[in-house]
Amino acid sequence: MLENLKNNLIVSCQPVVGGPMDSPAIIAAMAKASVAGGAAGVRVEGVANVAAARAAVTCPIIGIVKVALETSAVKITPFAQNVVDLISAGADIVAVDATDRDRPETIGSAIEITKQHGGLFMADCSNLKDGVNAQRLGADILGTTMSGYTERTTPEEPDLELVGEFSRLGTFVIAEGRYNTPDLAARAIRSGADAVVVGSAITRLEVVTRWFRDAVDEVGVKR
Ligand SMILES: CC(=O)N[C@H](C=O)[C@@H](O)[C@H](O)[C@H](O)COP(=O)(O)O
Repeated sequence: MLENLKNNLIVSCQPVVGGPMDSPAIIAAMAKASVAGGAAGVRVEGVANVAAARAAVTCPIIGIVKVALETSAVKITPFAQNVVDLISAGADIVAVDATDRDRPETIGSAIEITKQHGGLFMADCSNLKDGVNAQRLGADILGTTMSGYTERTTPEEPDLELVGEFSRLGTFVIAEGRYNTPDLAARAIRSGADAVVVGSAITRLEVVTRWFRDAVDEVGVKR
C-alpha cells in the first residue's frame, strides 16, 4: 500500500462544506479525475463520501470524518467508531488528529482499532512532539496536516521544516497543509516527504476562485 504512494501525489477531495460541490457523486468524480491526472491516492472526508469514492477508484483512500465537538478542539476522526465506519466504507488508511489537545478518546485506542480492522493509521500531527508520540504508539504514517492549525493564526506557507524533521524519524511521512502550487508539492518531496497531499488548490473551487479574484482586485482598478 505505502509502496504505491511513495514519492507520489495524493489529492484531498474535500469540497467546501455545504457548497455546491459537496455531494458524494461529485466527490467520487473528483477522485476519478484526480486519478486520471496522476494522483496515486485520495483523501476523503465522510463515510458516505468514502463509499462513493471507493466505488469510483481502486487507488488507496485515506478516510477521515470531521466532527465538531463542544468539549474538544479535535475534529478529525475523534472516535473509534468513526475508524470502524470509514474502513467498512472502503478506506485503506484512516487519518486521526494526533495533537496533544484534550480529546474524547485516546490516540492509542484509535491505532488499535485501525489495526484490528486491517487499516493503516495516519497521525495528523502539528509538531515534532506529536510525531514522536504517534510513532511510539505505532502509527504507520506521520502527516504534517495539523501544523499551523492549533494556533490562532495559520501561516501562508506549508511547514517544510516539520517534513524534514519527520523524515529523520524513519516512519512514512506525508506532507499535508498549504501545498498550494506544484513547486511547493515538489519541495515537500525534496524535503524528505514520502508523499504529498494537495487539497484546496485542486478541489476547492471556491477557494481557488477567490485567490484569482483577490489577485485581480489587487490591481486596484475600479469596476
Ligand atoms: C487542518 C485541516 O482540518 N485539514 C483538513 C484535513 O483533512 C483539510 O481541510 C485540508 O484541506 C487538507 O489537510 C489538505 O490541505 P490543503 O487544503 O491546505 O491542501
